[in-house]
Amino acid sequence: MKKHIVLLPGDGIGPEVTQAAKKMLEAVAERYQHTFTFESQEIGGSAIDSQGTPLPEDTIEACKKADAIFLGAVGGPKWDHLPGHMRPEKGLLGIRKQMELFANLRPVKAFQQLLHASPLKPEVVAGSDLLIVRELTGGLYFGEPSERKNNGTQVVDTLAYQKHEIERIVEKAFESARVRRKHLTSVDKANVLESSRMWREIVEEKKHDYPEVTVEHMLVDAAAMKLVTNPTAFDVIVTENMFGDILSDEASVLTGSLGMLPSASIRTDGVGLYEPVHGSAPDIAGQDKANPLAAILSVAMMLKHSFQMEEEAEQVEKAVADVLAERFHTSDLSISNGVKVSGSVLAKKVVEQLSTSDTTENIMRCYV
Ligand SMILES: NC(=O)c1ccc[n+]([C@@H]2O[C@H](COP(=O)([O-])OP(=O)(O)OC[C@H]3O[C@@H](n4cnc5c(N)ncnc54)[C@H](O)[C@@H]3O)[C@@H](O)[C@H]2O)c1
Ligand SMILES: CC(C)[C@H](C(=O)O)[C@@H](O)C(=O)O
Repeated sequence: MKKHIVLLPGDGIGPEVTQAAKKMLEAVAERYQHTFTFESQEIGGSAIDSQGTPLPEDTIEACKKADAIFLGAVGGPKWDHLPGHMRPEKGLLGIRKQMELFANLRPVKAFQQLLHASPLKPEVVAGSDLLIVRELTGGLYFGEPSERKNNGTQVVDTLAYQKHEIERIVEKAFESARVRRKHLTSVDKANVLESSRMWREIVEEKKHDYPEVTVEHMLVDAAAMKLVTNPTAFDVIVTENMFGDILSDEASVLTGSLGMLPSASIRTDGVGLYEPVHGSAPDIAGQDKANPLAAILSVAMMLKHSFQMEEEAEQVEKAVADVLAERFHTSDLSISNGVKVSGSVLAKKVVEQLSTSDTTENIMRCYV
């Protein structure tokens, strides 16, 4: 199969993890006789530095023509003084919006090998396997007005949703729940926010189309608590943009590190942008310490969701599990008697594992 992939390395550790993702895609292409072509484009702070904008037109055009997009990370202290519309993060928000990538899938699975890497008790983490379906192109991050007023004495951000925007993400979440363990938790703040009350009504309407899925509503504050005290109670979580942003970083604790969490930002036709959940990690950028596994697992999501390459995706996940089973890890993960290596060495080991592994082994043993 021929596929054209646009790479958006971005800032901080973004280029380091994008390099790992590219090497994995090249290894998949070689092993399975696909032809993947690559094109790099600028986004975020690096684009501000070279082109004066966080989202250049060339980047948008290239992304619109691509079969899939991979993004490393954007942002960093160098650009923190810039006004809101000029910040690196605007580049990421902008490309998600331009491409209408309204559904952000964030799977949170605890690898067996990392049960003790989480600061939570192993018996709490064991069996965690949930999917956060985050609305990605509406809500507070896009609402207008968003400004300071009255000589800087007042500030306003706007949380706005069109009904169809809530309907499509809720449908996506039901579809996901239907092929998983058939339980959907809709997370909101309906005791306070009008937008949440409308969200809840739409979930109640839609549930009649999915009678096999059980539905519960949970307030976001309670959900934050339950995620770390009883994570196995969740299957699919659907929630609005900002709640999903915050809850997914929290949920990464179950996996041992934020550097383990992949994501897919997609729309209904399968076009997608694949991005690790973590940011540009300025504290470790340029030191070859970045955990590449979130990026590599995001490649697995690209293979599955945009290219329908199920076997290839499973083998990438298996290669990650096998390398963790050999106790190799980066410094963000703590594994007893582990072998701490740099980000590039860990990526190389996973790529080699993919290239040489026995594809007939059952991959379901990978996860807790
Ligand atoms: N998708 C994105 O591009 C994205 C996501 C989140 C934050 N950001 C941006 O990143 C910048 C830094 O934000 P932050 O520090 O709050 O969040 P962050 O995710 O960059 O880092 C949080 C902590 O996790 C660690 N970490 C993150 N990824 C890691 C990895 N792969 N391996 C090992 N450790 C890892 C970091 O070292 C840091 O201690 C900000 O400018 C923010 O806006 C971008
Ligand atoms: C950098 C920022 C715009 C982004 C978001 O909030 O969506 C990030 O936090 C994420 O989770 O991908």
